[in-house]
Amino acid sequence: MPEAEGKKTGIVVPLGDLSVTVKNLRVRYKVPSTDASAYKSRTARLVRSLSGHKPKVIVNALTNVSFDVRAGEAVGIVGLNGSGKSTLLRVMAGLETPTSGEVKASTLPILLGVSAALVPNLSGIENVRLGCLAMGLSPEETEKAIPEVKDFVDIGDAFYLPMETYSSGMASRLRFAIATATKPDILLIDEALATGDAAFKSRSEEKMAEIRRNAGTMFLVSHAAQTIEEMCTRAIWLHKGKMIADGSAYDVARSYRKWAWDIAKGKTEEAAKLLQQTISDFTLDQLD
Ligand SMILES: Nc1ncnc2c1ncn2[C@@H]1O[C@H](COP(=O)(O)OP(=O)(O)OP(=O)(O)O)[C@@H](O)[C@H]1O
Repeated sequence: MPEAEGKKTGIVVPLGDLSVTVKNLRVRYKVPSTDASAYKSRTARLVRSLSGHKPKVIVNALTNVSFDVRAGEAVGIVGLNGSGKSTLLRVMAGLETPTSGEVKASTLPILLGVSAALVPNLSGIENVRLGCLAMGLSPEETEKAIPEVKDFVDIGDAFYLPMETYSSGMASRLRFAIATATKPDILLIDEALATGDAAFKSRSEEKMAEIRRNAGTMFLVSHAAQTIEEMCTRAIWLHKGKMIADGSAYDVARSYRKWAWDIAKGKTEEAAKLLQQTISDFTLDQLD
């Protein structure tokens, strides 16, 4: 698997009233490509076709991303597929090393993602135990947390069955319950609510509100602009790895939804205008 280039940053430091600060973050990957035109010369292309060697190309996943977040903020992150949203969360959780720039957080951010590592042949309750221990709870705290997690997951006897028998919605309930069992101060959520049903969605929204009431900070990646509008106070729009908007969740989500809608409907000129306007408003804000 291709690796991001760069050095590991120390993440947890005292930050006063900030809970996360991200400065000039850059992540780029070197990946093998099967696109022959990635080789500049004809000779190189010929050698490649004879040797089967693949050229490496650079993918800029994040470029110069900077922002500060205060305790109690709920920050939505929007952007098309491949715009850098998951990369940003992984770097903030300390799971990936940036090429340059830094992330600092007042406590270790906990990442809740659709692909969070659960062990398929262990039961729900065993995964909860493992997850809680991995996130730093003591064995006693873990046992104490289990009844609340079981109630929250609300999947009946399936809690004692192997995870590999779970539907994607059931697995997503379990992941959410594990990540919130430790009552993290900083919770990063990557599209994890997408597979839950309406009843679970409303319970998880209540749980996130509780985290924020306790001055916790939340980041939520979602393609649904409405979810961002309903659940966040602020939103960041990433486009091709660059930040192009940072403002109230209402304003950013509305612009993003309109732009995505224009693109889907083939209104390319209107979409380009809106994008240009968004970028120039953001650039002016940065200069203030
Ligand atoms: N491990 C990796 N190796 C190489 N390239 C990667 C890797 N992870 C991500 N990328 C590339 O970085 C860019 C950003 O990817 P990322 O997953 O952060 O986007 P995203 O906005 O979360 O997308 P989606 O909405 O589809 O989940 C993409 O071009 C992707 O191909």
